[in-house]
Amino acid sequence: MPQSFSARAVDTASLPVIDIGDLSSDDPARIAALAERLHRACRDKGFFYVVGHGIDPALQQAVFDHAAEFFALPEAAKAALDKRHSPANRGYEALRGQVLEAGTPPDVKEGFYIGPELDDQHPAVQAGRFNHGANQWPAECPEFSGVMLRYLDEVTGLGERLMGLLALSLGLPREHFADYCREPLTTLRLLHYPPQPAKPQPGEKGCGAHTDFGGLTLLLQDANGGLQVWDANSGEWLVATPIPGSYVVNLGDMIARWTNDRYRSTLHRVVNSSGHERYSVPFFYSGNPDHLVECLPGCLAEGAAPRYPAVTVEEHLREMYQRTYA
Ligand SMILES: O=C(O)CCC(=O)C(=O)O
Ligand SMILES: [Fe+2]
Repeated sequence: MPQSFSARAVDTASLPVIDIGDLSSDDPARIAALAERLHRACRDKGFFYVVGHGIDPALQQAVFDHAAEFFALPEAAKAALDKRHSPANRGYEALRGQVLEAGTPPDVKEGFYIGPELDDQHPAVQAGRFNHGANQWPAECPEFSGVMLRYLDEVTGLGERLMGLLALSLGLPREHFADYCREPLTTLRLLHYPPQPAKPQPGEKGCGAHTDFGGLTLLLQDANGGLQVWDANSGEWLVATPIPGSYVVNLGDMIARWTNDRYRSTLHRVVNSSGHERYSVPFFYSGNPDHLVECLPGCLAEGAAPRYPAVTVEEHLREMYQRTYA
């Protein structure tokens, strides 16, 4: 993959904009048309915008505002919430704390991880299950936890609706992923990208090229842009131009495993060449930790063997976290 930072600006038609308003329609033909649109987007780049999702723009804005307020706290206040203090991987991730692209310098971003709030008595916490536990909240920002948990709830619902549509797009019943969607592992990640360094180290950028680990990713990005998507057909990086209020949705590695790469998990990266502070909020819908991810019915050609062994959601996530936070 070329290490230059250039990317081709494209009109948004190359990453389709899918209005999912029809998901609540009781007309089967409209739902089928939507499933067909999703199928085409997933077979193509596995990256698309979703609008008509019903999430309140004021809540999206509140998430950005509170994220900016948090990242503006003194370094010591943020360091006190370092995610290394949390057995559930919650809290602050320092600038240059992750290497998403092996062999390049650490990512020029800082982050904050949030998940469903579970107290110490919860059986999954007692059992030490991956990513289950309490959040670490900044005492300096009193409204922060309420806003983030409300938003987490909303995007979790959207993730589940999209999994239903994904099942339809694969010719499966809408409920096919019901077990996967039961008590799902979910992660909300607030990200702050300083402007791209004037003299970057070779390969240094906001976020190294990677595929996402989980099921679906629903990304809210601000107006600065910087997200780039790898287009294997043209061998170029495409710019995912911000569309206010929309989600950039992409398929994670689990969907590639389920579909035997019929639907791909696509490389993406961030180069914040806007000259401004950039904020983004990816939400990762990773699913039930015990769910076994294996090749789906209908995704294997006659006589072919699955490319990936079956793996549980928890096993897969543990391995991917280890790889990028080593
Ligand atoms: O900030 C972005 O636009 C993308 C972030 C991302 O790809 C990730 O956190 O996995
Ligand atoms: Fe990503």
